[in-house]
Amino acid sequence: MSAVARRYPGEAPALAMTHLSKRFGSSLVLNDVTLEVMPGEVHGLLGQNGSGKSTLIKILAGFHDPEPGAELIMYGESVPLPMPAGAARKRGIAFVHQHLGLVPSLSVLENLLIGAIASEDRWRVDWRREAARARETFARFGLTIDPTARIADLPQVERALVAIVRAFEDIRTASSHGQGVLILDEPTPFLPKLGVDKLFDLVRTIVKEGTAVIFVSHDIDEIREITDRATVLRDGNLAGTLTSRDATADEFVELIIGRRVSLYKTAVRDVTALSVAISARNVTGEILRDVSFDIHRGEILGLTGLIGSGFDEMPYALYGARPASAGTVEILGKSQPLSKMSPPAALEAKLALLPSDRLGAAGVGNLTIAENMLLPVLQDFVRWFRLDWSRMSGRASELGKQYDVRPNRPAQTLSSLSGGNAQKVLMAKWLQTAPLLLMLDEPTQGVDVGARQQLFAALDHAAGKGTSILVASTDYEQLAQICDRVLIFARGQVVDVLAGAAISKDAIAERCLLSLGTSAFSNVPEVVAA
Ligand SMILES: Nc1ncnc2c1ncn2[C@@H]1O[C@H](COP(=O)(O)OP(=O)(O)OP(=O)(O)O)[C@@H](O)[C@H]1O
Repeated sequence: MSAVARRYPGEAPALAMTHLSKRFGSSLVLNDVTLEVMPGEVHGLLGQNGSGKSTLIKILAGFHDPEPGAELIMYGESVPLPMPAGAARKRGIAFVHQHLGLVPSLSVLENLLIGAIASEDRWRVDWRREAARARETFARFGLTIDPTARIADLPQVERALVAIVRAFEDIRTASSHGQGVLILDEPTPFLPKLGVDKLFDLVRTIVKEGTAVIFVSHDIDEIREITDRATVLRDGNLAGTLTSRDATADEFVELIIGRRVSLYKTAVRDVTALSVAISARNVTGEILRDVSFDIHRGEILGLTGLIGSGFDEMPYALYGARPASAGTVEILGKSQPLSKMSPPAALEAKLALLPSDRLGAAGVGNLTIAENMLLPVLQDFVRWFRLDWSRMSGRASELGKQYDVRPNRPAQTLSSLSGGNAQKVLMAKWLQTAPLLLMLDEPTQGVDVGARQQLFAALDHAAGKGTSILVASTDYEQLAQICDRVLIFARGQVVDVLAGAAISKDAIAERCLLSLGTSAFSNVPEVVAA
């Protein structure tokens, strides 16, 4: 018997789904899956990209109909499937997706009330009373968020907290006993460690009231920290359910992938002996202030810091995608003012950028996988003034196999792929061009543990062939796995550098936290080569 079941002897599950199957055309993406979550439990949901997690959640939301035979029981009561529109909310099932679903231009309070106003025909709102009530609600969770603040002005952590509190309040509206299920679908990407801690504190408070939480994530450390048990899906099948505190990270990885994998680790090397490929000098932008550093040929350089420290502005400034008010970039010895840099000029100089916004800035959702993948090399596929689709499809299929894109169907649109698989396509798109500098913003967010190792190996391979790689990320573990050096940013400046064997997840986390009290060093010797 699991720890949770023992904690609640004789209690009915908050949610029990059985015989859950789902077919899209000829592919069976969920096959007779069972999921059981107890009241007061935080239950993880894991699986490789495309394993069926989102499909399961969309069935709970009433967005997809399951195959006949599926059963759902909540707190001992049978719930008819498919779930009609709006039924999930009434049953006390609430969702927080990665994009949080908040309206940035509205206040916290307006965002809290938006659902109620839309669904309850509320014409008159006593804003002052509602603001006082919102303050009380936040205080109950130990939060001091101003209800009149605009969402756009809040730090990312507080936005996530607002979205979670709002979802939980929806559950309390549906059931005064807090009986319900809160589904958090990858809510932590881009949050610094401190933010994740705050979010986890909130989750622990919520489950104390008896609500169950389903927590979807690719981060095994987070799953082990916050969940009681975790269910793993593999290729649409139930791979197993683990008691989180008893399972090791390796056991999780093995259940997710179906075999043992070793985590990729770039060999420790002294990159300062390599020639300098690119130099950023005195870069100043919205947050960045007078930042200078060099990237060596074939170096993998990490940029990190707490949210708002400016590290993630750098790739866009160097690429000319966001204006820099001052600074230059020196490419193979040729200097260019950043004020004149533009994406076409960057491409011409063999600089490539993979933004974090996959279906917005990075890829075109309604174009095919093949078109997205081959965009930078389309001229190679022109024959008699026309694109040779069959060769394009063949090449895209080869790349798809190499990067393990699932499903590997070049004619399918990019938007039909799961988030992680879309990222594999976009990574393949740039790596095949062997750029001088490849800049990546949060490259593995949403990418599963197996595919991550493949992408890391691909980056390492590209670096070995001379491509310099800049990775802006708050995923310290990933930086520790692949980087030769890591620059730590605070208040728009580089305040610390880690290199070689000194780089570890804990060392980066510690330096980022320490950076809060450090003043910037303007001339760190490891940053700017002598
Ligand atoms: N509307 C759809 N039409 C056709 N196939 C779909 C549709 N939605 C999902 N799929 C397919 O179903 C499978 C499961 O996808 P799902 O999005 O549930 O995976 P996931 O585990 O959430 O992945 P990720 O971790 O990348 O978000 C994938 O092969 C996906 O391509």
